[in-house]
Amino acid sequence: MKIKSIFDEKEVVFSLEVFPPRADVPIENIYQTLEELKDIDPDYISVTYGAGGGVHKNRTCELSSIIKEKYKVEALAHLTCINSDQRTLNKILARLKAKNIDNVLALRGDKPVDGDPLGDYNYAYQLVEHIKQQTNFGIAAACYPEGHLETESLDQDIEYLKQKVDYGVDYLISQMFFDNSLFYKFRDKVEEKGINVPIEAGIMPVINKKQVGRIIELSDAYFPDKFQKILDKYEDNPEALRDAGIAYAVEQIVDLISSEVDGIHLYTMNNPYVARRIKEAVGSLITHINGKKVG
Ligand SMILES: NC(=O)C1=CN([C@@H]2O[C@H](COP(=O)(O)OP(=O)(O)OC[C@H]3O[C@@H](n4cnc5c(N)ncnc54)[C@H](O)[C@@H]3O)[C@@H](O)[C@H]2O)C=CC1
Ligand SMILES: Nc1nc(=O)c2c([nH]1)NC[C@@H]1CN(c3ccc(C(=O)N[C@@H](CCC(=O)O)C(=O)O)cc3)CN21
Repeated sequence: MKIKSIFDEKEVVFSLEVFPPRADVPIENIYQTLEELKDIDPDYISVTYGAGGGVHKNRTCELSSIIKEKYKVEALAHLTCINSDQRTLNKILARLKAKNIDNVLALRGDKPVDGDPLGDYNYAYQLVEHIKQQTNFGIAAACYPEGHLETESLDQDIEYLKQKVDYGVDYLISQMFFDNSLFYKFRDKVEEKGINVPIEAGIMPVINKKQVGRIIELSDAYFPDKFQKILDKYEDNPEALRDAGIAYAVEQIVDLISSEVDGIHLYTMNNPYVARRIKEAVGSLITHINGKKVG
């Protein structure tokens, strides 16, 4: 099923993101996590591909297929292009198709940590164009409420976003952010530019200290004072930091759902406990909003 059709049906979509286990551990290691994530009843689960510029790419297809076939949850396979040539990408797309995957998140990808980009594809829009021309996958893409790290300005970034969407993107997933007002400003600007596809808000529950540096590295997201205070106050108490991180994410999501967000995409970091607590806290709001849609 194309994920686009879920957006057509529902006022607010709720999705989860996982990363594949490292290549040197059995794939079955993630089954317990998936079991628990399925119980949360997400609309779909996405699977990262070499997240953060890493090299563990080969299991995205396998894991997406398991999510769909074994757990009966719709799957979205991430695919990055900066580190691949066209032949490799075509092989991956063929494998995804053979595994009955219907949806791809078309990304440029982080610059590789070691080695140079291959150079066939430098931007996500080129991958979107290729997938659109050669296949029948539903296509999602990424967007950046605070502007992408490498962009000179948010306006310029949104120009590029418009170009990318026009090549055939069905819907967008946002980079993580910790200040909803930045997301709302971005949403207004994007609409002004004539970008009409749904935008899911990417929410990262920050539940351990190690994550913080990584998030800054990957996104350079703005940390509001009240968020910074939580990090400073509880950094040495894992349980307190976890609970505060969950509460912060819940507060963001409550506000987003009350502000007509098209969807919530939760970066679970493969932690089903945290995902479940968040879903328990906001599930009735989602049900309420979705119950309202007529026809
Ligand atoms: N591996 C994964 O699973 C995930 C990775 N990401 C990360 O998101 C980041 C970028 O990916 P995308 O958003 O797909 O890239 P993109 O190609 O849309 O944008 C990347 C950069 O290039 C600029 N740009 C875009 N089109 C341009 C053009 N025509 N001319 C000049 N500059 C242009 C953008 O403003 C931006 O700074 C990467 O860091 C990626 O890895 C995000 C989510 C998941
Ligand atoms: N620039 C960028 N690259 C991405 O891959 C990416 C984004 N942004 N934003 C949205 C999600 C969030 N992603 C993330 C975020 C954090 C980690 C991270 O902290 N990874 C740890 C290892 C986690 C573990 O194995 O437990 C790390 O140290 O890299 C990974 C992917 C993937 N996506």
